Amino acid sequence: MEMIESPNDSHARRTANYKPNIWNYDHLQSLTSIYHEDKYRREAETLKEEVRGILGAFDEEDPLYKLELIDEMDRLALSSYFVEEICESLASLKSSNPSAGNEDLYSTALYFRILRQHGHHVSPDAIHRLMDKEEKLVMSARSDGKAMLEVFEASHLGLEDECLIDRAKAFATKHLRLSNFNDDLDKIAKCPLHWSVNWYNARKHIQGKNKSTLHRLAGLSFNIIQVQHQNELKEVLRWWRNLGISEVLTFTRDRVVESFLWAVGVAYEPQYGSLRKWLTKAISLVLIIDDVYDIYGSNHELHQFTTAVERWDPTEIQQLPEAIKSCFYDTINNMDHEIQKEKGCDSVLPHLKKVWTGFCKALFVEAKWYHSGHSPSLSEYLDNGWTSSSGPLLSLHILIGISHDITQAIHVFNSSKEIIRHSSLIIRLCNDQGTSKAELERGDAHSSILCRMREANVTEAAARGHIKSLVTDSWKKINGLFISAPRSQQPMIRYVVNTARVASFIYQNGDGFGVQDRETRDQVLSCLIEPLPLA
Ligand SMILES: CC(C)=CCC/C(C)=C/COP(=O)(O)OP(=O)(O)O
Ligand SMILES: [Mg+2]
Repeated sequence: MEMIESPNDSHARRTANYKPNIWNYDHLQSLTSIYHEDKYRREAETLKEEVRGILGAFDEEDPLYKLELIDEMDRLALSSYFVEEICESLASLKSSNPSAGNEDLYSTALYFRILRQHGHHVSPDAIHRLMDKEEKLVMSARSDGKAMLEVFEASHLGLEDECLIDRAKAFATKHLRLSNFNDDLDKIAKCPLHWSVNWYNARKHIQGKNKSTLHRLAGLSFNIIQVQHQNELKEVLRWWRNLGISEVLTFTRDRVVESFLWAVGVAYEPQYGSLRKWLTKAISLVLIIDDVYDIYGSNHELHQFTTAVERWDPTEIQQLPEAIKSCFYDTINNMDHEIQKEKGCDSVLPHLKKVWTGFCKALFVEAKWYHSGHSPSLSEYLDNGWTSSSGPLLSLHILIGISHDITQAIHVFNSSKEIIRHSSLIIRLCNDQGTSKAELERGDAHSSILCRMREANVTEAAARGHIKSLVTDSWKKINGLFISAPRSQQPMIRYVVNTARVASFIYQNGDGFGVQDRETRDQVLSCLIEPLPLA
């Protein structure tokens, strides 16, 4: 850990040595795309009507076709155009229950996954029955790889009291290895569909396939929405530059493009532009404040800052740089004004204050542990770590951003505490999986991996295995909570859970935020910058 002397006080400041931002903001401001032209929109509208027709046909006679179509729409990031049609199709599929008596493992697993993904409770019994049957078949016969992959995907929709995930995982793994599907297995084991962000994967899924109506629509939709995202990115970049924070606060990260990518992963749909803008600003602040607590501030300064946030009074802060105070309070106050104006509601500041206070208090607990040399147990660490993940704070911004009615947003926020806690836990655990190596080297505050290593006296690899199992446990809880949530709230809750999906993606290969120039860079390019080549 490198130390730098602060000119104004005796506290030796630390630095994380983050690399400078890699994006050329002038270049990003100058991005243009032909897909802003009206003719593409008109073509997309015509194609949507055609697809609506396809979705309306093939009713009960061919449930498998319909399931595959809906699955394809999800993967192509098209389902948001056909919400009502998909909802009706799934309700009628459920009432006709094509799983009963079905002897095909692939379609049974697909039915189970699609219905559960869309919030319906369906039993896993049919999958178990067919797995039993399959196990009895002579093993020399090659297994059906397609069915095994689907069983594997479906298993991620399992609930807490079901042994589906563990059993199906073992079953599919064994059969896929036998069938030389190792590469596919490694890929989906890392990021199964249910844990993935549709928008991040849509491009790859569309590429090379734009022959059918569906794929042509997906390609056009991707490029048209990308133009809108680019315009929003330009706006948040202007805000960020005017804030001028990265020139003044050199200890922190300049990661506004990645923050925007995070917001796009949570909600890509055109109607959620304000959500993306507010969420990007919130994430940018989260990163600055996190660095203030983790590496920059002294214990005394952090105590002052935490109190000042709780009382919402910047004059309480005497020592930290002016820029921290002004960017923090100004950004949040301005956001409150924008929310009031756009949603026609009263100030949401009391709610924003509450989540920011909770976040800062949790960061302060971690800083105190660090400064006092205290080693928390894993459960002590996680009881605090889900809040320090910023998950509750992000969830509030998301719910405010997608709701027309703020009272409803606050109601869902308060009634979804458990699902928010588990999504936040996943963010914390994924962040620790991705960043603990650098943090261990820097001698930073604790991570869940370090806590587990200490507590169970195990190797880093064993601790990582345990943390992975905690991620799976939280997903099982989320699956159960989502299915039992009121149907009217499920669409909103889905966006909250998307935070866990984005975290899985961002941290799957290391610190996707601190380190910009690897997978995250590729994702920024493919999602935000380069249009998809269309024939
Ligand atoms: C970008 C978002 C919203 C990420 C959520 C987790 C988080 C607070 C990361 C801050 O970076 P870090 O890697 O320094 O995390 P920490 O210090 O909390 O381990
Ligand atoms: Mg940190």
